[in-house]
Amino acid sequence: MNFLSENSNDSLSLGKLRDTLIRLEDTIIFALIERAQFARNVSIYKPGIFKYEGSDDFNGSFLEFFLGESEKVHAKVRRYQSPDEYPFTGPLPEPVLPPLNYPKILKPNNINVNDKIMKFYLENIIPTLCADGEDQNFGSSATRDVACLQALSQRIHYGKFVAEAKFQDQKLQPKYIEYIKSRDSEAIEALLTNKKVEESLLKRLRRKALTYGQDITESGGLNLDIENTSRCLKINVDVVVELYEKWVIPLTKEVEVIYLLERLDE
Ligand SMILES: O=C(O)C(=O)C[C@]1(C(=O)O)C=C[C@@H](O)C=C1
Repeated sequence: MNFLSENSNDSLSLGKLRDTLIRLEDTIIFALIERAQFARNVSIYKPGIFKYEGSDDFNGSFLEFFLGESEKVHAKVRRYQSPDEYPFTGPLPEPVLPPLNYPKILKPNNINVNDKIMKFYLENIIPTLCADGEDQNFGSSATRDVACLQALSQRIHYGKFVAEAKFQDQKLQPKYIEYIKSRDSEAIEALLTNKKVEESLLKRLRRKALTYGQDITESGGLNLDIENTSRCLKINVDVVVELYEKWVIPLTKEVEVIYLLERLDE
């Protein structure tokens, strides 16, 4: 979403926010396809395997090293001043560019669930997405991991904007205020849940993964028959659908609930 456009007040239309979430599905599927071409390469996730010259006091994993260094450069060009970008590491250097004037859409907050994203990505996604073993493509794998993690983080933290849009719905606001005041997270979650949207999303995601995962030739039609196609796909379609069902949607809702619980704070 372009937060700096003239019509940034439109940014809070729920329809437009959902369009952004739909676009991010493509980003996430392509990032996963990129990572899936390399083996699991567990060495990049374990501390103490590599030495980092000039950073002798660093004793994390190769992925943590790579992510930290990438985020330092990105912080310098003010990536994390954008209201939809959240870093995994810190402390980070100050930007070398002057600040941009972003409209204040969200209530100021420090919500950052990247630790949870990192955990499910490493424990539940990588083992099912990639073939077992090591193929020495450590840098390539870590580069793809960073792309996957950043896309997932952006998608899940979009929950803040979705929550703000829902809170601003005048018909629903009194209910939200009542539940926020009584600290009733379950009632807030039930109020913001839209099962139909979730079901359509999962169906669309399966079709997208099936389509983007095929080798498209100059002739011949696309095959949307999962039974016959899944063996030669670049990605396991079930892994993509499960990723959303078990992790992305629940964590987006968690961000929405935490944001709303803080929504009335001074
Ligand atoms: O689109 C919404 O209304 C959202 O809150 C986003 C989202 C999602 O993560 O995709 C989460 C909760 C809703 O039940 C439906 C979808």
